[in-house]
Amino acid sequence: MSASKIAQLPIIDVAPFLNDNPEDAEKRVAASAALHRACVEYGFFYLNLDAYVERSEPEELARLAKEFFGLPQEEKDKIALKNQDHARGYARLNENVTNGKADAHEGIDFYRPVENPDKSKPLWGENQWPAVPGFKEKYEVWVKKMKVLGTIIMRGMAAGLGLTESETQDLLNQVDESFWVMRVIGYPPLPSGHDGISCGAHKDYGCLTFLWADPTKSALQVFLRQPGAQETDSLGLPREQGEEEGIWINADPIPGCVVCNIGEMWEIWTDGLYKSTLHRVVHRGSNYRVSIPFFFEPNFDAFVRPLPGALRKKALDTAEKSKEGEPERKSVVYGEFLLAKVGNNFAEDGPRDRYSES
Ligand SMILES: O=C(O)CCC(=O)C(=O)O
Ligand SMILES: [Fe+2]
Repeated sequence: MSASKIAQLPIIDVAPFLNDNPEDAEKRVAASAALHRACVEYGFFYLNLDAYVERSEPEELARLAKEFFGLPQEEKDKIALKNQDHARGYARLNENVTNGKADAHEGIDFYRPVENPDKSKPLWGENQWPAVPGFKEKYEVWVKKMKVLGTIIMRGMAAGLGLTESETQDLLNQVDESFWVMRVIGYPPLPSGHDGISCGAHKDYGCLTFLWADPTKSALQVFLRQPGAQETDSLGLPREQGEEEGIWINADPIPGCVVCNIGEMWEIWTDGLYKSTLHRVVHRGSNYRVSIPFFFEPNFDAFVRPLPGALRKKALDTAEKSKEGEPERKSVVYGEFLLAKVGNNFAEDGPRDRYSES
């Protein structure tokens, strides 16, 4: 298979999902089928949000982010992770680690607020907002919109899998109090001699990631599995993808779109029919890049298990009829899975690896 098999990930318009007009029914079916194909083939796609949000909205968020990242270090450290539960707050440049290597970015993490916060418990503290005027208000509007978008896309994916209404409801019940995460990331230009890997190769561990990024090109890269593809890298970077064969492609920002990728929970729900895909950030530009990933995750107490409807679809798609009903993937309680992933960051010092294999 040639490396040029795909020039760009598919673009799926959310417009038909925003209403239930009968005249849009056909478009909804087509968009759901496109979601299914994109999840089977790439685990990554673009969502066109022009019918849902004004382009100026995330641009304003990026402006606010730059205002914060431009503050003196001691100002930024006022909302440091260690003031809270070591998960919510600001991480300095190189504080996060992926694959044992420091990530060349700084960022602020926010999580779903919890009842009865207790910062002595992992993940159970309070969010820390920058003192930049308008920051909290504008980002809270974005969180609300991304949560609604999460449900919309989950519904579309359920349709793409051919789930029954009660199976769809069962799935939606697992995300209706999403333990979401929002990250605001700043990537400074790197000194010469740096390999450019600003965020090492990883899979997202949750459900759906909606990534808005500023127009910087050639930064986000996605690993496409292609058996037989030898050329794994044109930049002379290490083979971060282990033994798999494939190619790294750029997922450059497209105006009006977010990049969406599926996390490991979707691997469980579909028993591996959908695969969460490796990605990384290689920022070699001379500008300060900002990205804002929103992670739409299952409820903290969701019991995530292979969905009967997805097993049906898998058997159909893979002609493995004989295997129907025998899931290969283990079920997890999402909150337990998450704690195992990030719980080791619940320490005063030491590396903060959010994508470690648990
Ligand atoms: O900044 C980006 O483009 C991607 C960030 C990312 O993959 C993550 O935070 O999980
Ligand atoms: Fe990621």
